[in-house]
Amino acid sequence: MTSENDSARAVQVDDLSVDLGGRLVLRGIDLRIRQGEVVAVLGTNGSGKSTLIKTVVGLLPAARGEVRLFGTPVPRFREWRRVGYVPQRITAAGGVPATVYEVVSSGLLSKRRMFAPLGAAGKQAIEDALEVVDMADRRKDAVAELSGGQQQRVLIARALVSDPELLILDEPTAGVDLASQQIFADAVRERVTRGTTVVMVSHDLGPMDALIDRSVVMRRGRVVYDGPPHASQTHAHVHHSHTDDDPGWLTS
Ligand SMILES: Nc1ncnc2c1ncn2[C@@H]1O[C@H](COP(=O)(O)OP(=O)(O)OP(=O)(O)O)[C@@H](O)[C@H]1O
Repeated sequence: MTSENDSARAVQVDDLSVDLGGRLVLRGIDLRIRQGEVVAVLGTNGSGKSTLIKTVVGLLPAARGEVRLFGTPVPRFREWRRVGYVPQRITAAGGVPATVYEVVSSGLLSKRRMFAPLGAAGKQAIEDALEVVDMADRRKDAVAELSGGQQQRVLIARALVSDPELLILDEPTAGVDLASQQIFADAVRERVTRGTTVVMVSHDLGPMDALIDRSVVMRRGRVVYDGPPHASQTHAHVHHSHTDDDPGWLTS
């Protein structure tokens, strides 16, 4: 199965199905994302975008099929510092009295080395990431005391701090004001020019739109379009009229 090209692919999803609560939420997804690509994952509410993203970062198990990151199956993948992930919401910090600084610094800690001391380079990286999202003056504040958009900016800083090769973003700028979206888009653009791969779920790409070079449109747990971004909406609509095999769940 393994070829010499596998590690050149940042993300490889083969025949992936995911079962949540007895319901097949993803069905037979195939997706290959080369290093350096900037991919938007689009689709209606409930189409499976977050489920796909969570499975790619190892938060949900596959019922069938496989996900590989940089050629390694996710259950065996250990190089999490190569991956920056911004979840849809800050649920990870719920009830935990973490400060802005602590949450951002957690982006530098691999899952295996939670208590490794930070060096000067790490501290500088945290300062830089805080500056990018304009939260440096709030570093000592509890994340729970921030507004939703401010919390999202902290999560963005956490994902950027390790300067990952692969950024996986689930509606990263939902609730974030336009000026901050622009700052974030600029930060991502700068990384893309250095070869960073980006996979981003979004309903409203905003300033990120210009960065996208490929769209993947999901509908009812399947990929219904994968190609150039500007044709994606039309194509998804056309394809929808042919999804007669859908069992009917999720029909609004
Ligand atoms: N824990 C769960 N148990 C059962 N079903 C779930 C669970 N989490 C999500 N689902 C279902 O899986 C489907 C896909 O959800 P998902 O969050 O992946 O959609 P999405 O495309 O990200 O939607 P949105 O645009 O609203 O964020 C939905 O029908 C949802 O109800």
